[in-house]
Amino acid sequence: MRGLEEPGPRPTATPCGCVKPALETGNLLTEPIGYLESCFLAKNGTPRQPSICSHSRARLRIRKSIFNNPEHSLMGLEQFSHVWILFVFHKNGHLSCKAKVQPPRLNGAKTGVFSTRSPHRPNAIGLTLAKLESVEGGAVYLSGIDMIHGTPVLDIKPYIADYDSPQNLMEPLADFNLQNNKPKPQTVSQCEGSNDSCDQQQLLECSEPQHHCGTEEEPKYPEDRTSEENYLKRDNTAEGPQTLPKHRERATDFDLEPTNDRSPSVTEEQIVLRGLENSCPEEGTDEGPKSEYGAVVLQGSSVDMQPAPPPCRARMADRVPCSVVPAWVREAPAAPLQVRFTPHAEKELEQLSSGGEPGVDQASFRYFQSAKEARHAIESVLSADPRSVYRRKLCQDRLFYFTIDVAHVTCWFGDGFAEVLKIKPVSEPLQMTDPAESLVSLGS
Ligand SMILES: C[S@@+](CC[C@H](N)C(=O)[O-])C[C@H]1O[C@@H](n2cnc3c(N)ncnc32)[C@H](O)[C@@H]1O
Repeated sequence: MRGLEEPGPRPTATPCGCVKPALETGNLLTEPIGYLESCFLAKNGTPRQPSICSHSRARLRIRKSIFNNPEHSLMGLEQFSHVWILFVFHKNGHLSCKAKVQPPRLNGAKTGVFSTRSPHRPNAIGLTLAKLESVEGGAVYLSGIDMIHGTPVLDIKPYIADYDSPQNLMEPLADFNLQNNKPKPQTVSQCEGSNDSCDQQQLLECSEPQHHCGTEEEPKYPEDRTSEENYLKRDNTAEGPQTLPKHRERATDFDLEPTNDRSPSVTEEQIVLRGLENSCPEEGTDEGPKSEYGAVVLQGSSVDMQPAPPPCRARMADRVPCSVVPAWVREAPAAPLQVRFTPHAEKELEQLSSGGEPGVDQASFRYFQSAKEARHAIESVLSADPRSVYRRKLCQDRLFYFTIDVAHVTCWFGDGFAEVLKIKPVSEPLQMTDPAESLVSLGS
């Protein structure tokens, strides 16, 4: 390929040297469809992936400057259980030009930015799969999010397992089995386990193949919807609307797991399919992997190593409806932390949920419905250890602060645990207005 000109039209430059926005060159001038109202006020303490905290909530109102009738643009969306949210990492500080990054899961080791979900990427665009709680007028209500308050949202797309999850691409497998004269594998039900079984797993591992579960996605009942006054507080979350599919696939359900003798210095990626006699056939043979469905874990990955293509990745991708991820994605740098609250913090949380005054039966949370739900969200955030690798290694003894809904949480980390010391109301109420209209900057 070297020596060939890059395809595509040349970007046109303005006299000042800036590149003119133009669809054909891909130089888009984006206009957010809305600004997210999120229970996470700042980056600190915001989950690294949406699956970490299923109780996290947000609302996105489509701006009238995009569509005169925002509700028209959301027509039909209520029939989906999950949506992709494309957004701008607007609090990155600057655009990043680093080709290698250090994702927390690699504990300081580097890998190519495009092999990660790092916020620091050339176009600072994020992609989150969120649960769609409801559509109300020109607004969508989401849960299971990892975006901060004020995040500019560029687009919403429905999550369609049939298109978006390799597990659901049935055709190639059928071909493969025809060629090999093998019976079509059973469609294993992956319906065991609760929604929460996905917590702290990458969403890559958690698709919702409706036909596997025999659960068609159904529109939510209109009566589930809340009024504007009820705002984001909804009584579904873990218990959720009964109409939505609750079950997810997990790689481990497929009896696939990495071996223990993994080392980052492994130079050859191995595909480990436990229980399969011949996980990776010789090149040139017609013998395919005997896996049914599931994710394949590649050992070794490409962390600061010469890229070594897995011996049969292409063939597997062609033939087996599975996804392939390097082992480091699945391996947390540390085990989930135990989370505890001091009696003082427990009391403060109760007070906060009752409007600050003991005995007053009115929740003061904007996003959570009860102290229990807020507590669950705090536990999920802390259990996944939200500290940066730097903080974890060098500032172990420092207090850690984060804000969730209207709670400002102070905690510290010990060996294998996090302890919540204080929970105070946030001093400034969350701005709920469109920053473009109010010219108020949101978030931190
Ligand atoms: C690792 S990114 C993953 C986001 C998305 N799921 C993705 O894969 O593109 C999530 C982290 O981005 C940070 N973040 C969230 N919203 C942000 C924003 N608007 N600007 C900058 N950073 C943000 C938070 O620290 C959060 O923990």
